[in-house]
Amino acid sequence: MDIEKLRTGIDAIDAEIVRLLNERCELGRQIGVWKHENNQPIYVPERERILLERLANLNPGPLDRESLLAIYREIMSATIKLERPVTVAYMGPEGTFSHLAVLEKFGRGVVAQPEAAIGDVFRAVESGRADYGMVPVENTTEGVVNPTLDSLTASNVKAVAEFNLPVHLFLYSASPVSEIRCIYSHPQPFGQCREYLQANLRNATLIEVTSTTRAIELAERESDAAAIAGALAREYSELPCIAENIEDNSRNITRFLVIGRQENKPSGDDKTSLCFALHDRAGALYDALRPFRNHNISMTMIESRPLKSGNWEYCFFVDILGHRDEPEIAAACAELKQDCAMFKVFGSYPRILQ
Ligand SMILES: O=C(O)C(=O)C[C@]1(C(=O)O)C=C[C@@H](O)C=C1
Repeated sequence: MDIEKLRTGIDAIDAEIVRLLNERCELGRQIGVWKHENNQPIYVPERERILLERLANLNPGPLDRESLLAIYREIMSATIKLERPVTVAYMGPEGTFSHLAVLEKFGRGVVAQPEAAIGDVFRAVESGRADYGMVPVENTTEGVVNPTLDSLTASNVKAVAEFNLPVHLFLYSASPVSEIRCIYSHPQPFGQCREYLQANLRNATLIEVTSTTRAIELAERESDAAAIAGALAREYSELPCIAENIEDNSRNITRFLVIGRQENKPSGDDKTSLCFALHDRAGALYDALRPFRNHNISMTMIESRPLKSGNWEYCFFVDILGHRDEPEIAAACAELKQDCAMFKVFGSYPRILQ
């Protein structure tokens, strides 16, 4: 085999790829001008979903599907950047899992804007200080993220996309595991590696702080301290990583919602997130869910939260398959709404490409 000849082949293809990427970018730039004139959003989740699905289906290999999708994530990110700088707020500081979710969902072409708390991410989007926000909704180990559910009910922003982030946890410390006396982290990661801590660091004191990035800062100051944080912490700290993937469940996933001010058009494979509160009576929830059954609609999530206003009154959060503009979904929602003390659709958005 002649390696020089193979590399000459790669050089020629790369030149062609760069030429085509620039041609694609020029079309994107023109789309940006059109969007500006017609007051349309830059980020179009339903178009991205249709485009990615088409590419995944026509991919003959040997390029694997995941790599193809990652490459296109960055291509579309660069296109968005050419159309107009887009800002995505997240609960900071830099290096948190929410930051990682922004980078993985939107690529490196957007401006990731750290905010102090989940409520601030909602306010940044509402006020226009950010175009979009990335907020965690639920984790496979720890369940729902209550501040997000509460903010969704109170705010008028829309759910415009969803994203699943596999959460891997790492132990960072200047000391070996046997010498660690105290560990800093956010409550969620602590909950996601209980078994590891019980087995390996039973005597260490666990100290909850506001973010995994803050945990790293504190652990840097004490020689017998450690922090539990995500992979991105490596980019922001000199502390060595002394144990990898310490999460109890290797399929530990956090589901995020992208919030924004736009309403998506159907992509053909969508989800709708909504919430409702019921007047208290026997069988109320059973009756409320009947329209979904009658219209043959699948429910992928149901959660309840106490309403702040009443005693033991609950607000239910539901995700269903389908777009709110589809006749069956619209009909089911209209029927459900009749029985509710409160009813709100957060938005319809494309399902994650499996
Ligand atoms: O089709 C558009 O609306 C574009 O802006 C182009 C493009 C792309 O690169 O393909 C970029 C951003 C959108 O989120 C969707 C698609």
